[in-house]
Amino acid sequence: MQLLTDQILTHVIQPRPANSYKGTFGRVLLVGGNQNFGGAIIMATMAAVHAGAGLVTTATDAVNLGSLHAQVPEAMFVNYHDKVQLSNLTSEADTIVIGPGLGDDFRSQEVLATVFANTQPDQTVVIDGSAITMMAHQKITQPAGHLIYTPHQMEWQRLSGIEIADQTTTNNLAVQQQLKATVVLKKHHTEIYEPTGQIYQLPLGTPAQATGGMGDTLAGIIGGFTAQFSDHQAAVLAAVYAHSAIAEELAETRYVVLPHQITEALPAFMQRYANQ
Ligand SMILES: NC(=O)C1=CN([C@@H]2O[C@H](COP(=O)(O)OP(=O)(O)OC[C@H]3O[C@@H](n4cnc5c(N)ncnc54)[C@H](OP(=O)(O)O)[C@@H]3O)[C@@H](O)[C@H]2O)[C@@H](O)CC1
Ligand SMILES: Nc1ncnc2c1ncn2[C@@H]1O[C@H](COP(=O)(O)OP(=O)(O)O)[C@@H](O)[C@H]1O
Ligand SMILES: [Mg+2]
Repeated sequence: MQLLTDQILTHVIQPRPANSYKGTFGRVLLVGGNQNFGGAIIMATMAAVHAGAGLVTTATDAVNLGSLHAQVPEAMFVNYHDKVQLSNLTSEADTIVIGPGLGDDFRSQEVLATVFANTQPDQTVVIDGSAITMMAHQKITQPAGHLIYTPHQMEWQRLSGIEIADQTTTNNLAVQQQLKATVVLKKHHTEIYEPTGQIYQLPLGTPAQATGGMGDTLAGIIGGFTAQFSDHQAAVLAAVYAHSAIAEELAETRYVVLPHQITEALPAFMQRYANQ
């Protein structure tokens, strides 16, 4: 197991080429936010936009449209119950983030099925929150794409069948290798299992982060980083590192760090590493 350092940031975050446009930095589609959990997909969307994704679209319940655009007008919107539009947008994205606040009722299951039927082998698919829970409970087959699961420990228990107390690196690696996916196992000192079998550990993170929406925000940052940086595996590691490094900096003067505060600090934090 290898400890992550801030070298991952200098490796991944580069100055932007002058001759570029929004298409250079990738298209992200975020899918989630039912009638109760709109905040989750809004936080993920804000994170993807601030992380630098070129074009961001949010597929969510129509009830969330006003709040979404009030918080993040840079994002486009689609009603995720419109199967034709959702199918088309899914196949056109570079990175899809599915799960924050999606819920697990039959309508959420329909949305998941539409997205999973349309992902492409060359896309990055970040599977978070409710999407992991539904896959585990409904025994849903994995979609096409480079898959990145971002479970907390209970979501990993549901997906892997490994009880939290038994989530050792050896046990986790065995299941993750069968999934042939990247697994970001979120906890104090998050572990990242790569398809190669390499395991990384984040030496950062603070209990000031223990607040709802913190993982939704990480999913959005991973979405923004994988869409714009060509080394996708390194981009995941850099996203995980940046999320908690910013939280630790904010926690020096704050008892609690809110997810949107990390998001707001992200562009300035990235700029510090872009020219190193
Ligand atoms: N503002 C919004 O819209 C927000 C919307 N959200 C959305 O809600 C959806 C459901 O996600 P979820 O994580 O809240 O619920 P779920 O998957 O049932 O897991 C909780 C269960 O697992 C247990 N548990 C054990 N270990 C744990 C661990 N390390 N970390 C966490 N839990 C742990 C825990 O045990 P307990 O605390 O009860 O002892 C409890 O029994 C999802 O789509 C998410 O995106 C949230 O992001 C909040 C903000
Ligand atoms: N005590 C802690 N130390 C370090 N990181 C934490 C701590 N508590 C929570 N986090 C981080 O906060 C995030 C929580 O993710 P998750 O449970 O999915 O949140 P949500 O679904 O509410 O957005 C993870 O990145 C986790 O590592
Ligand atoms: Mg979560």
